[in-house]
Amino acid sequence: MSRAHGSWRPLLDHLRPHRGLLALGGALTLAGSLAGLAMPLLAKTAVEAFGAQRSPAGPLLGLTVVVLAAGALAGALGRYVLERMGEGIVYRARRDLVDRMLRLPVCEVDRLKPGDLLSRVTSDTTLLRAVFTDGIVESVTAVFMLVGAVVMMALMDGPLLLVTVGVLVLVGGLVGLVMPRIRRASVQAQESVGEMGAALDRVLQAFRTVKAAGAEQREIDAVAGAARRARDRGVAVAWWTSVAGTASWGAAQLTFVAVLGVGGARVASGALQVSSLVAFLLYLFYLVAPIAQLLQGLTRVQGGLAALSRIREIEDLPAEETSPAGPGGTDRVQAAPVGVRFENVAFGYGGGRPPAHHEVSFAVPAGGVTALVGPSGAGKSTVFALLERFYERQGGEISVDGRDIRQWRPFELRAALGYVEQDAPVLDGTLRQNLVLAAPHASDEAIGRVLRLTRLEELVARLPAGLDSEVGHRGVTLSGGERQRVAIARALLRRPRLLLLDEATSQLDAVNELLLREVIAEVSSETTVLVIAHRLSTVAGADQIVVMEGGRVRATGTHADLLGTDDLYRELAATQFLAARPA
Ligand SMILES: Nc1ncnc2c1ncn2[C@@H]1O[C@H](COP(=O)(O)OP(=O)(O)OP(=O)(O)O)[C@@H](O)[C@H]1O
Repeated sequence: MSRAHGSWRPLLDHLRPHRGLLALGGALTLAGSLAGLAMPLLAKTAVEAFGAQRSPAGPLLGLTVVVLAAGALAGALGRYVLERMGEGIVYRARRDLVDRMLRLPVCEVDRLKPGDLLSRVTSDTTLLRAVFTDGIVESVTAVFMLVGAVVMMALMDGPLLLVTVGVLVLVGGLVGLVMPRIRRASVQAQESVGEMGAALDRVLQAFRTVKAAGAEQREIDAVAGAARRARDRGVAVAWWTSVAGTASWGAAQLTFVAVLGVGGARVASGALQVSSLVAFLLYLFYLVAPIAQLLQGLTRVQGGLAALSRIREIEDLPAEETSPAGPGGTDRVQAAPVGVRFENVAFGYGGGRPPAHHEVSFAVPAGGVTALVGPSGAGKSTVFALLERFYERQGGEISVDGRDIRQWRPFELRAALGYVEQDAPVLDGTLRQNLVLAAPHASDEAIGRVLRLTRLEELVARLPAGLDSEVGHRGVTLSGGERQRVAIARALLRRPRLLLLDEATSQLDAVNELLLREVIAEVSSETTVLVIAHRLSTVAGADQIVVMEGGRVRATGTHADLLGTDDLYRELAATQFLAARPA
């Protein structure tokens, strides 16, 4: 689980930028609470006055009212300042967490579940606020109240104080025992909330499939199971909190009885005045509230520390260097196409899986179209993942434009490459927002050019609001072929020196297939195209074909060469590729 257990340092890190507000809010809250301590003093004076058969002095009453009113005002202001600080802490934690998440390397994010990540940004950061507003401040105020009450009690009567302190020590020991249990249960509760997010995300990502499979009830049960675990851990927190609360309340009542007994005897023997005993008992009552407040504050801190440990797990992951000035403009002059070379590249995804690449060697010349073909699982997409440096090769050499890939800074490398994934993700938003994702400052001419290149002009003309039409979540309003061409247009807008195109495996209709072939042919005149080809029509037009199987390169050549020399290729060609058998 987490290394933050028992460590307060991360909390202090979050607090540091807000220490001015914390000091102000803390001081105001404290002033508000301490003003309450004036009440028993007033009671003492009043009882003494009654004893002397006179009424308490008016000025004293007036002063007490003023002190209490000022205290109430200070308390309210303090609360506001602290809540404000809490919001500031949550904002900063969320911003930093999102910043870190988006800079994580792909290999890290592949391990994590999006729903769980989401719950860390939303739910865990919210718990963090409670640590500072209710947790730390309430605890510190409670400690001051406790100390204040104890000092006042010491002034009243030493022996009675001893009785009280004895009980306080007992309560302290008990709280010390219970807190780690509350922390553990809080961590588990937050983990379950994360699991719930992950389970829900799983369903929402494949909503149609879940519906079509009639699997709604099973998925509901899975999400509800995680919710149930969160509830159970929450109940455990409530149990331990109420154990501590009840025990400390009982201890306070016991002390009250003991003080009444011992104090009564001391009053009878003349060692103590009745007024002092009354004030002492009132202070004793004052102790109950801060003890409960301290308990609640410490419980909040436990929950916050649990949340913080989950936030730190992400913050501790390595971050990638991203482009300092964001994605570059796109009206930049087209840089020359680049070539790529793989030499004896070895790579495995780890986790006990067999290597995905064994001594993979091939060269892609600058310009033109090179097609990667091979059965499913042959390692074709892995070539792209290594070229984009989503993962690092483990052996051999990869060079881009004659330079070792490790000498390229990742953002520099990615700026030179255009990457179109197989399922051509289209993001929620307008068509224009999707196109300019990698090139936010693209001019209308540049957008028009890629629309023409990718044969999307007709689509744009058909859409109700043209480029500013919403494409829906994951681009549901577009067809598969349109999504693919939007993804290609997006990649081209950045004027890549090498276009990595993972062709859709889904069947495209004849028109879309023809369009795609035309697009690839035209694009290859201005950049290198490396395409993972799943259809014969794409392969037939390629300048070079690399045949992969089982993580190795089997053969390289043109369509005509390979038909004559490679059995696997001939077999793939005979089945038009789409029905390729697994590796
Ligand atoms: N992120 C990943 N984590 C673990 N293993 C992976 C990952 N991606 C791919 N693999 C495994 O690596 C091997 C090569 O996969 P790769 O995606 O490169 O094949 P492919 O030739 O592109 O297949 P397809 O044509 O079906 O997309 C496969 O055995 C696959 O299961």
